[in-house]
Amino acid sequence: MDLKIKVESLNFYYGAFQALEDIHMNVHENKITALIGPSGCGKSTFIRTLNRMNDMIEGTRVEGSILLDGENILKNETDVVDLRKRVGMVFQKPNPFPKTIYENVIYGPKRHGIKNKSQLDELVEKSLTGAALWNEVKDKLHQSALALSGGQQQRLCIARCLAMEPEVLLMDEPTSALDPIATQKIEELFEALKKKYTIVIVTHSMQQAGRISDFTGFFLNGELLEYGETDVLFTKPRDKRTEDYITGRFG
Ligand SMILES: Nc1ncnc2c1ncn2[C@@H]1O[C@H](COP(=O)(O)OP(=O)(O)OP(=O)(O)O)[C@@H](O)[C@H]1O
Repeated sequence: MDLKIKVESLNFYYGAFQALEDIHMNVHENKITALIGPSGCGKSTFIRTLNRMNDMIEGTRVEGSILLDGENILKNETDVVDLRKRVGMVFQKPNPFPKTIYENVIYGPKRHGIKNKSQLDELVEKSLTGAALWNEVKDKLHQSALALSGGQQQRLCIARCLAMEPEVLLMDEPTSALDPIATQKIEELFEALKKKYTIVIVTHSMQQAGRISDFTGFFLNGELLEYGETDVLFTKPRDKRTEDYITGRFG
């Protein structure tokens, strides 16, 4: 199994508050890694370190290293625009731009200098197909993205990410605002996406983590308490606290 991301001795602070403590994690290529744990334990903070999204928050500080294909992305010289192109992110609430479906998909590539119409058309079809949305929207590409259902909007946000041709997809609770049917569609999509991408997903649903992920990390109070293959973590957790959490006996 190839390693895509190697996190070593990662500490993260919001001002004086330490939100992540000595995290070590190997993220495997073309696998789905789920992050679970109670509210406020640092899952979002952690996933946001992987494409340096926390840089935008004033007063934060990070220590340790995060190797992406062996290169430490935390070093000063990292081009964060390029990093975020390689490591894309989908958020909890679908957040399409108030533009057409077509324009949503080409927004990033256009900003990165792709101007050729046929190239953009091709990218739109490829990205929407990749996000399992093409058939539903191919006849209304120039209508507002805001007219789509929540589930379609979220798949559009995934397509917008795919249009940047990323290597890693970070998803922070991507289905928590969706109904069960839309959630199922996105879960089915993950299976296809992992053939091409490495996926890290934060989820509050243990069932979802169990269904879709290859590896699971259990966070508690800013620490990665347990990490390993999903099947093992869910059936033979090493730590009593992991067991309590996954069996719903926590707290
Ligand atoms: N911008 C911020 N400034 C200060 N503290 C923050 C900030 N964002 C998060 N925190 C704190 O860091 C800790 C971890 O928060 P984080 O959002 O990473 O947890 P989480 O596990 O993703 O929670 P949830 O499941 O509720 O989304 C919490 O104590 C939170 O209050």
